[in-house]
Amino acid sequence: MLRNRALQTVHAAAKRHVTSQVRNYSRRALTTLAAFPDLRMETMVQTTSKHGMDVIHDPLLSKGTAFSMSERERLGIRGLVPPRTQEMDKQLKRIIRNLRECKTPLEKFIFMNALQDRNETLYYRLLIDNLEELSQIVYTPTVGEACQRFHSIYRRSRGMYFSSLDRGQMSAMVHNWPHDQVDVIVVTDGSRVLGLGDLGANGMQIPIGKLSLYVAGGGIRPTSILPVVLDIGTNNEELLNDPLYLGMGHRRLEGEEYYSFVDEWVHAIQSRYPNALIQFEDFKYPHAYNLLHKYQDNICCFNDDIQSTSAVALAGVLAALKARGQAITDLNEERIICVGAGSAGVGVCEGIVDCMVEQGKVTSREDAYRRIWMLDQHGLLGNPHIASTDGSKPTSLGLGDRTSLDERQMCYLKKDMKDRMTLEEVVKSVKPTVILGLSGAPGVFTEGAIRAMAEGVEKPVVFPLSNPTRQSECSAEQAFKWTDGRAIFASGSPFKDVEYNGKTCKVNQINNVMSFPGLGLGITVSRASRVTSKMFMETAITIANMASEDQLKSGILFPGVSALREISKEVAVRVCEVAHEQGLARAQLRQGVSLKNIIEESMWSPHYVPLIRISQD
Ligand SMILES: O=C([O-])CC(=O)C(=O)O
Ligand SMILES: [Mg+2]
Repeated sequence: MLRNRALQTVHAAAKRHVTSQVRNYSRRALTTLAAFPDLRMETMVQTTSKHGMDVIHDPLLSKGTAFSMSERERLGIRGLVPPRTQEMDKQLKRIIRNLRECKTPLEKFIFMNALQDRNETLYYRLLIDNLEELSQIVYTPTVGEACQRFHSIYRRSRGMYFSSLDRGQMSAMVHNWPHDQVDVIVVTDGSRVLGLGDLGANGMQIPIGKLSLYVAGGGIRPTSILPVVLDIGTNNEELLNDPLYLGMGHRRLEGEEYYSFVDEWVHAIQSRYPNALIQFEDFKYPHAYNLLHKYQDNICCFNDDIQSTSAVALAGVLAALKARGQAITDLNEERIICVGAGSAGVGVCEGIVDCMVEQGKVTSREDAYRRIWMLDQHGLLGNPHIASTDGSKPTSLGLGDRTSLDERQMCYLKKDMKDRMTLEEVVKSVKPTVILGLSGAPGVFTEGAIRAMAEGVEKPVVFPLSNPTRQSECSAEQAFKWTDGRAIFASGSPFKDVEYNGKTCKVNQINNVMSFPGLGLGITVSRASRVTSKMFMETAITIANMASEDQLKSGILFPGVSALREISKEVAVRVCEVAHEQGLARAQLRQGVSLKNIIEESMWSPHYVPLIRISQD
């Protein structure tokens, strides 16, 4: 009886707070709850209308073997789980032991996936406590293999799919998603998954992986994320011919059909979640750019491959200047080669140009473009009217034909150099100080090119940034060997540090994961209405300033993925500040509370909180 009364009071208190799953007790509820010995000291409680097996099988509610006795009673699950209550630390021991028994990264991926489907609290605790190791499983590089094999390893649905069958239905479909509060949506059309090309609907693992890191690294709530695939078809013959493929079995829609499909989705999702941040992910060039330009001034969205990759690559270059003992404001003195003229390549170079312009040491944007030499799969974007001196044919980097350049790529065209020069020729002629790889073409940084570069600069900055690991333009070992251990090295996917001539050469990871969780947190907390290029530039500078002098001296450009929550906090604070400075923030600042405190308080972290059952009405 007393219990029932207490439950009713909690129910009433809980109903007053409609937005969050985890609710603070009201004073009245707290007083009444003194009747529950196990809840007396608690400040948080999670409510649910579910009971019995429905609680055990809901990964957002389930605690597996950790339900307390009184919870078992309250929720009608007594007898439905083994009798001994096992705290989270014991569960973690069991889980880690089982994880270690998985033989391959893909097996680990499937194991982690299954854990996420059973118990998200435990999944995120495990992920956060082992970020360095497990981000390589649920995210890059293993997530790439998981995408390639998605249709064979498929177990249980997560996220939402919008396909060509759904045209005209999307604004109704968005209401099928079970959560009213969504803060971050990651959407892909699977057309350029990492450096692996068109993987169609199999690309779903990418939004899922990115969002896992939003939660683990940025403290976004697991209930407030939404992974989405826009299944517009695929041009991947292997998938089209595979009877087990789960996506639409037609070729990609293009042109007007494509853009109106995406537009219907954007309007539908906005009609239900007008304040959510939308992250466009792994859209191929030029759709990636076209969509960004279409929507960035109208809704709260950004493109991760263009803008976050750019912010982190810029952070890496700026930190490399510091590591060389130069000022970060001397970016204009660098000679930069970028191999890759797709969304990531052009995005990274745009970020560098923006920064040079902002630093004020170039005379114009064109002046900044002159310091960057861009190559696509055929070689240098040069002048086709300059005849080849040796009469030789241009060497292809092996990625098919170059289609005509668009205006963004044209900015980098070098009128005084012959078109399609090979990387090695360009290196010899330009004497670069920085080389960036965003080509998705493994091995494109050849020994000849890197050795030639190392002749002209004491500390060459070598950043092969394509993902996953096997798409990398060169390996860490090659980079250090070919530069006599002098390179400042960063890759998109993780490599191990390299021992060279008795010295440990440090490997950094430049991956957009350093940026997007913090950016998303900052946007969510400030409730910014737009994502701006200033936010990305400030993100880059914040990350570039995170390593200590000692770390920089030893070749470490910024703290690694294990420090992601710390990095995200710093980035989020700066993004919030910029949102307020630019008049885009819709959340009020709280007097007397620092932004850092607000950010810290708002970060979700995985702990079991007491579960209370409320009736549905
Ligand atoms: O997912 C990653 O590791 C980085 C990224 O966005 C990409 O390579 O497309
Ligand atoms: Mg991507």
